[in-house]
Amino acid sequence: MDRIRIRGGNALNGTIPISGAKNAALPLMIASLLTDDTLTLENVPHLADVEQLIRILGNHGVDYTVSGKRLATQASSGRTIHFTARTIVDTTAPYELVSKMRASFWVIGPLLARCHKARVSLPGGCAIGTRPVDLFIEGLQALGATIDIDAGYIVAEAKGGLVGNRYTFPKVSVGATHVMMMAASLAKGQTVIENAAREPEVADLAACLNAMGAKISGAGTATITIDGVPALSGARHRVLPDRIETGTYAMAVAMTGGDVTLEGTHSGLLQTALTALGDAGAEITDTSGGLRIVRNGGGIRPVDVVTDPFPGFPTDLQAQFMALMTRSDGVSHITETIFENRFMHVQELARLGARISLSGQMARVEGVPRLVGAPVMATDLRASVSLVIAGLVAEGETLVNRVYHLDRGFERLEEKLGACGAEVERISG
Ligand SMILES: CC(=O)N[C@H]1[C@@H](OP(=O)(O)OP(=O)(O)OC[C@H]2O[C@@H](n3ccc(=O)[nH]c3=O)[C@H](O)[C@@H]2O)O[C@H](CO)[C@@H](O)[C@@H]1O
Ligand SMILES: C=C(OP(=O)(O)O)C(=O)O
Repeated sequence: MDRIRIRGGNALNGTIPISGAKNAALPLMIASLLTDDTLTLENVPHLADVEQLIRILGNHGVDYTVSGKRLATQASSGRTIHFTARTIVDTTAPYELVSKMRASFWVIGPLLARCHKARVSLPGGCAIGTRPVDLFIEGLQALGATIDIDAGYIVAEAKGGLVGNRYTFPKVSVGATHVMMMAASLAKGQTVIENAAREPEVADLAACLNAMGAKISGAGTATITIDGVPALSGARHRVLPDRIETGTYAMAVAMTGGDVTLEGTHSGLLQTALTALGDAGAEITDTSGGLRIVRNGGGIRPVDVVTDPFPGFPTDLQAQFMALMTRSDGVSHITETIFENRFMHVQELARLGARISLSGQMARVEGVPRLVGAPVMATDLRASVSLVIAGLVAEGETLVNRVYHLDRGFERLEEKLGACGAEVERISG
């Protein structure tokens, strides 16, 4: 099992190319199930989750070819992948595949819309909460699907096809919003989704679906209207930049000090998190080359944050921000409102000398003058990278175990940080 070794103490200076967003690439790839034509996606990141989804889609009959070559320093040259689902050969998504990745459950939307039936295993993924699928079930039922649960599978059917309807989510869900948009695109008549997720990845999926011939308006707001069409065609779409990768490296620079330009991204994707980072002492500016993060001298100020659906502070940056706050000049409070078990990094940060106490969904972080390197364990994707951020300033050596979590969502992390002066290396095996 690979590990990451970090020797802390170096400031970060230089340029980091930001990859295409994992959380946009996954639903976009799934949208290829909606058409028998070719969907070409540009700027697809090279990540374990993307490779896993390629296998899952292959099981349903999606062929793919890869073109385009990445240059080490160019974010703009991510992979271009052509996905073609000429025929759907299997409407079952088996446990062995779906249990490895939560987002793979989302195939239920396109399969139901195109084939009028789907049998999809209940999902797995990061153990950050119970993560039920009740909203998917309710939403698809509102479009006329009948849904049963059988031996760990959701069995969905829509004889005669899905029919548009008005549906209000009782709670904001990114995945359920993606699924409803894809399903309703091929439903008969109009669907209106209220209390929809407003994440940029939702708007990116809608833009791609519209390029495929869908009629979606309002994506990126809480009300999305979808006028169903009989069929979708192929399209070419570029995956938007990864705002979580952006925020992660921005926090790393705020932690170590230095001057780094995050190439190919911009502040509009994560305003709330950048405001918090600015309050903590980083200078953030949009430049023609990307987003520039500077912290030269001065301490890290304590800042309280509460995670919330977009445009709030993203839960996917909570662990990284906590790592930053471990070195602040005071006490900060970090409240997690999205996932009930997303504090697994607390115990690991403590190994490095962090002082954090938990009370329900709130962490109290008392900044300490120094962290000291130690062996730590990655428990989930974003928790893993919070340990890397802490390791960048810890004295001596930090060894992060179980980096397969990290490989789900961070492309060439050691290379990107290394190019800016960090001492980070992967130990294989
Ligand atoms: C691949 C991807 O894009 N993953 C992101 C997506 O996950 P994902 O789409 O799984 O997250 P959701 O937005 O659905 O989850 C938000 C909350 O709703 C709850 N819920 C969700 C569905 C449901 O049927 N019932 C229910 O109760 C969840 O348990 C959670 O408490 O959005 C999360 C919230 O921004 C991010 O942390 C993940 O990185
Ligand atoms: C939680 C995440 O992903 P997933 O929803 O795929 O588990 C994440 O990207 O931080």
